[in-house]
Amino acid sequence: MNKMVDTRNALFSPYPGCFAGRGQQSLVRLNLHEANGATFVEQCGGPVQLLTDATTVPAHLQAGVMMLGNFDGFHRGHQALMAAARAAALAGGSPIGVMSVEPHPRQLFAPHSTAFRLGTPATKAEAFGRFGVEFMYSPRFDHAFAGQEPEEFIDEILVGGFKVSRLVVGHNFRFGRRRRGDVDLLRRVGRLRGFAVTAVEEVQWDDATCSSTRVRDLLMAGDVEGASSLLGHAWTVELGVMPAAVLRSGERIVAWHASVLKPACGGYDVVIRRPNEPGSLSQGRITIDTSGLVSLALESWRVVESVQAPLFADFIRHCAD
Ligand SMILES: Cc1cc2nc3c(=O)[nH]c(=O)nc-3n(C[C@H](O)[C@H](O)[C@H](O)COP(=O)(O)O)c2cc1C
Ligand SMILES: Nc1ncnc2c1ncn2[C@@H]1O[C@H](COP(=O)(O)OP(=O)(O)O)[C@@H](O)[C@H]1O
Repeated sequence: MNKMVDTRNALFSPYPGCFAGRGQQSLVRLNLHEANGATFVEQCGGPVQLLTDATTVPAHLQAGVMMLGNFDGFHRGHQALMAAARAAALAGGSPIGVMSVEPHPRQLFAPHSTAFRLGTPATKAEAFGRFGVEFMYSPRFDHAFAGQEPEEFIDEILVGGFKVSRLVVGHNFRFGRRRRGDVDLLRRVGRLRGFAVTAVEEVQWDDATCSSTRVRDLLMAGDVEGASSLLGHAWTVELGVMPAAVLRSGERIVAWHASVLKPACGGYDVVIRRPNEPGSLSQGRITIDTSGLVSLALESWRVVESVQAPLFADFIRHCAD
């Protein structure tokens, strides 16, 4: 059964605990936000409804256009899917949704890999909302989910639960047991079950395929501006500030989500803001030392101290000094 959870005060995740997603549903209120140093293709803004249970999909979110994938980082390739979904949804007057499993599949299949994620559920939801997504289906990604036959996933979740009118995927999207599901299979089943499929051609940027892996490589090299360019927006990280953890320099230690990638060591100019709200609270500098400790220096702590929710940091540039 889907329940309502206010995500605005959640630390790192709309889910209570690390991921206790099954059976919860939340509403994330999102507003327009000016990205710093980079422009979004489209900024729509709007509430994003989070669903974790496909058996109780509200009627107004059924018969929608759904994008499938993980969408870590929401880079320009992902945004091309969004553009195709919006065009189809406008033509049919349907809601736009996205399936983005949690945790990221790599966390299930390679649990000991170093932190690699670009986003958390809250930063993903914010990005989706800016681009006009109305609902985010985030089922718990476990072995039972990953091992579903493609037809079973389509019949039970996409058709039975969401009654989708159209799916939007990348041309090489694969899913289901032994990764047998692909665009051809989606189209074949779609003809029988009454949904359409849009397969988006590969999107490139600077003569190479846009991918989350490429964004990660740029961040690990400290190239924040390159990452922003590939993303089409600033890289946003969800932070927890620990008020008691003050360093001698006046900086405060910040909690960094364990699964989120740390960029190259050094200092980064950031803009600190509330999740899902326009405008900055303060300019700041995040430093990542060689031991991985993350600290934050701010122009003004006063405005930040009153914020109960976690903070979002938009990464602007790697500082030379
Ligand atoms: C709907 C759905 C989406 C999936 N998405 C991904 C994904 O984004 N990345 C990934 O590595 N595996 C994903 N998987 C899991 C793989 O398709 C596959 O099921 C998994 O690698 C297990 O493969 P095996 O049967 O060969 O062990 C997804 C599975 C399903 C059912
Ligand atoms: N460069 C791209 N061009 C077109 N579609 C893409 C691109 N990158 C990813 N996609 C599509 O976006 C969806 C989410 O992809 P995902 O696997 O989360 O991306 P990534 O590999 O970048 O982490 C999938 O349907 C995928 O096929």
